[in-house]
Parts: sequence; C-alpha cells; structure tokens
Amino acid sequence: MSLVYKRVALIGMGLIAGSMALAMRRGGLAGEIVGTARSAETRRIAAEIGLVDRVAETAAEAVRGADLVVLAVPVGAMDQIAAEIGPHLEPGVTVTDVGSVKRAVIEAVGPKLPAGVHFIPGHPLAGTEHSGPRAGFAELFDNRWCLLVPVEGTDPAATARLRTLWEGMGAHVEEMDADHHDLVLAVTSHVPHLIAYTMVGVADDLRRVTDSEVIKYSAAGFRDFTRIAASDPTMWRDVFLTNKEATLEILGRFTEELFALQRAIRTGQGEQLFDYFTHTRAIRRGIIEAGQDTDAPDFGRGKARS
Ligand SMILES: NC(=O)c1ccc[n+]([C@@H]2O[C@H](COP(=O)([O-])OP(=O)(O)OC[C@H]3O[C@@H](n4cnc5c(N)ncnc54)[C@H](O)[C@@H]3O)[C@@H](O)[C@H]2O)c1
Ligand SMILES: O=C(O)C(=O)C[C@]1(C(=O)O)C=C[C@@H](O)C=C1
Repeated sequence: MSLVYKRVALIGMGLIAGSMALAMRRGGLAGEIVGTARSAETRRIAAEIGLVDRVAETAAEAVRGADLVVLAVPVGAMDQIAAEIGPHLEPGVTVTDVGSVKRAVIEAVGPKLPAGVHFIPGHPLAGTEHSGPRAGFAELFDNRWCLLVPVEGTDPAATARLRTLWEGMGAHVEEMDADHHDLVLAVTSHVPHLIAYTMVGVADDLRRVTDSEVIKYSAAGFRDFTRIAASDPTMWRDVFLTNKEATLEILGRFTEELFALQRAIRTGQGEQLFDYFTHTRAIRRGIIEAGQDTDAPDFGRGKARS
C-alpha cells in the first residue's frame, strides 16, 4: 500500500483513533501520525505505548501541517474541537470525523471550518464495547463498512482520497446521505444499545429481590445480548441526545412490536409467536431469498409498515 496522506492528526486517542493509527501504520498509509487527547493521562499512555508517532498537547498544535484531520471524540465534543482547530487549518486540508451520528456533527462542525477546507464526515461501522488508548487494534476495520457522508459541494477528489485511506485500512466504503444514515443507524446500532442498557437495568432491579442470583447466574443469552451495555456512557449519552428524532421513531416502533408480543404471550397465541420467531430468525440468518418472504404475523396491525 502506498502513502495516502503525509501527516494525519488524530483528535482523540480512544478505540477508533487508536485502531486507525494502527491500521494506517499496518498499511503504510500515512507519513506521520500525530495524536492528541483532552486528558493528560490518555496522552501519557499513547506516548508510552507508541500509539502515534508524536503526541501533541493541544488540538491546535496537532493539526499544524496536517493534510488530514480526524475528529475521533464523542459526538457532543465535536463542536468544541472544531471551534478550537478552525483558526489553525490551512486551505486544502481534509477534515473528517468518525462520529456515530452524522446530521448533528455536520451542523456543529461545518460552520466552524474555514473556506477551502474539505469537510467529509464519516462513520466506520466497527467497534467494540471497550474504549480508551489501549483498546485499539489494527484489524478493527477489516471487511467492515465505512460510510462517508460528503456535504454538498465537496471536492470529489478529496472524497476519493479519503475513500482510499479507509480501503487501505481494510474497510468497504459507501456514501450515504446524513439523515438516512441517522435513521439506519438508529435501527442497527443506537436503539439496540438502548435496549441492552435497559435489560441490564432490569436485571439489576431484580437483583434486589433475588439475592444477586440474576447477575451470578446470568446465562449466555443475557451475556451475548448485553455485551454492548459495557460501552462508554459518554459516547452513548451523546448519541441519544444528538440522534433524538430517529431514535424516538425507532423506539416507538420497537415498543409497538413488543406490546404485540406481550399481548400474544398473555393471550396464549402460540402460533403467532412461532410464526413471528420463524420470520425474524430467517431475517437474522440472512436466508430470505427474493420472493420467498413468508407472511409474518401482523398481530392485528395490518400489513402496512410504512
Ligand atoms: N466505540 C465504538 O464502537 C464506535 C464505533 C464507531 C464510531 N464511534 C464514534 O467514534 C468516536 C470516538 O469513540 P471511541 O469509541 O474511540 O471513544 P473512546 O472513549 O475510546 O475515545 C474518545 C477519545 O476522545 C477524547 N475526548 C473525550 N472527550 C473529549 C473532549 N471534550 N475534548 C477532547 N477530547 C475528548 C478522549 O480523551 C479519548 O481519547 C465517537 O464519536 C463515537 O461515536 C465509536
Ligand atoms: O460491536 C460493538 O461493540 C459496537 O457497538 C459497534 C458499533 C455498533 O453498534 O455496531 C457501535 C457504534 C458505532 O457507531 C458503530 C459500531
């Protein structure tokens, strides 16, 4: 693989930035990788483990001379970081981010960047429940999607260059509109995290009346299902505050479906439950072939799911 950027500045040095640093190094994609983080402890650890080539004390210092700047902080902090680096950016530099929400980041960051800067929001659909400078690994993006969300008027050559970087880090790249991204991710990532956090809360609540047995004997199903509830609280607080509309829309649909299942259980509608699980299992296993879609039970709601 050949060099894509001469100097990359990573703002934030947690799971995603750390994985990017290691993946860029693996592919020989960046001449120099400079990193910074808000906390002195994170900067110290990053320097100690050699996560980046150089650790900068501030974001303003990190972006100096960079041809790519990556914002890899929680979504709620993007705005403040953009304000901090804006005055230090040279025309021609590309600024991207890896935030889990896109519309809010575009609105918070875009206006703070000077003319001549290529702002290309992005989102790698890869992660783990771990965070911090020791959590990254070079293979994180291998065979995973990375969505790029170029804003209107973006230079196609700048987008193509960023695509090359992500492909060099192992990802498959697609472009998507910001609002569509936020809705899709509400279904595939945001609401599932909310539900996992909630299930742990329910177990904790029950623990008080079952003498710790719920946690002690937590079975594989609970463990598999709630792995993501060990994720970073700041990151997820920010996701829900900034993707409010889509999250509430999907949560509303989820609740409707849950109520229908609750009713089926209460009224003993075994056949409907069986059909529902058969249908959703097929989807989960990815084995539905075109035209073979079985009739999912509609629990009296009718077929329309607009
Ligand atoms: N964790 C995932 O699975 C995942 C996946 C894809 C995208 N993302 C997105 O990537 C971004 C980073 O997530 P992560 O998992 O790497 O988080 P992380 O907690 O591992 O790292 C966050 C980094 O940001 C720094 N930081 C936090 N608040 C800051 C502030 N106010 N100013 C400056 N620096 C600050 C921290 O010091 C840390 O270095 C988030 O926007 C998140 O939504 C996360
Ligand atoms: O695998 C996990 O631990 C994740 O939660 C990763 C995950 C996801 O929901 O798929 C989390 C947030 C993102 O923005 C992208 C990826």
